[in-house]
Amino acid sequence: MPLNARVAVLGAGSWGTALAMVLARHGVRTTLWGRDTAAMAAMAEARCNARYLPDSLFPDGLAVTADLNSALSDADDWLLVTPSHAFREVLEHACATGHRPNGLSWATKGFEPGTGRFLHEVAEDIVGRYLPLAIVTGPSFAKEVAAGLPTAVTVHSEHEPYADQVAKRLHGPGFRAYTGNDVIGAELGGAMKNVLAVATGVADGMKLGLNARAGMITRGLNEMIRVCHALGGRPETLMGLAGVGDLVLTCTGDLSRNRRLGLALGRGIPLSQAVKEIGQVVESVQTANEVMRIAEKHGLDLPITEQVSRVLNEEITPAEGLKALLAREQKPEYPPGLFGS
Ligand SMILES: NC(=O)C1=CN([C@@H]2O[C@H](COP(=O)(O)OP(=O)(O)OC[C@H]3O[C@@H](n4cnc5c(N)ncnc54)[C@H](OP(=O)(O)O)[C@@H]3O)[C@@H](O)[C@H]2O)C=CC1
Ligand SMILES: O=C(CO)COP(=O)(O)O
Repeated sequence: MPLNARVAVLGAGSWGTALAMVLARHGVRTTLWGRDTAAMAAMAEARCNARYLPDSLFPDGLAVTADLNSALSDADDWLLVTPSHAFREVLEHACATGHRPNGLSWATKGFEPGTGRFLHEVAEDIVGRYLPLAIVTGPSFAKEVAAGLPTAVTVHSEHEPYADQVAKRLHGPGFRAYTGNDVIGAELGGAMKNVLAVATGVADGMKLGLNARAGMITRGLNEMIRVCHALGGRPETLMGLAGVGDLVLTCTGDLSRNRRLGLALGRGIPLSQAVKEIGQVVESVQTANEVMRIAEKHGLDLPITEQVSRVLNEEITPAEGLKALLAREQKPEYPPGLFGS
């Protein structure tokens, strides 16, 4: 796969648009596909995604279309950036065009809703085991990326040359792309941090203080590491951009939709109203249930994730969730054997 490959970015929300802009800024021939014909025509005309990133103009050379077949017809590489609930559907539609890429990457953060399966497993179901797959993840608010502010992400693939190619295309002035080969750890970090951002947002919304915020982030990281260990990912991946980096960004940055959902819930705003006011994808609403599905399967105790899931399912109030967390028994910080000791 040549570095001067043509890339089709599938999903024209805030993150798909921002990544397409990064690629085009770096001279990669890029086509951004979105499902809304009128919105894509307006983007082509205004050279801007007025709904999701109104302050940033498209670089020259970025093509936009609502025609999936034409987006894929000359694309060597596909980068999927839909919400997780649309991942399977969009990838199936893309494959149904009859076109095939040389590699498939995605920047979606979440699991397949209803099954708790990783997106790399869903991708393998659809495209088979032999196409190189990669995940692009890390601390990266679309608005800042579109504005050209410095950002670092990481690209993980079992096929290391592919991770390298995807990263090299994204890498450029102001946008650093590292590589790794721990797909499970990288996917898990990006998905779980959204749930933990809700927990931290709730704590901040309830004005529990800075100690509570730091405690929530750190104990949340501990939950991530325990799930990663159980699933065969590498805990050190979570010490990097895919874990701590994204966790800190999303738990503390008010650009995060997941954090804003938590803030609203902590202030007593009903879930449906909070989600409506955010008006964009809030992955934690589904991801919390999927992490709990994984926890049950592997016999894991994930108290913060569990309380977030119960709040998001409207079984308990944030105050009840907090009470349950604070009533837990005293214990060692790390369960025996987590880091091999
Ligand atoms: N925004 C960010 O800063 C970052 C987001 N991410 C992840 O990227 C993924 C996408 O999020 P983001 O771009 O922010 O979301 P947005 O809410 O900004 O946009 C979602 C986009 O997905 C489209 N979409 C929804 N359902 C479908 C479908 N069935 N078929 C095709 N397109 C569909 C929407 O189309 P329409 O407008 O027509 O509804 C819209 O263009 C999420 O997993 C998120 O966690 C990761 C890193 C950063
Ligand atoms: O994943 C993100 C930043 O890395 C975006 O977070 P939100 O989906 O919470 O806005």
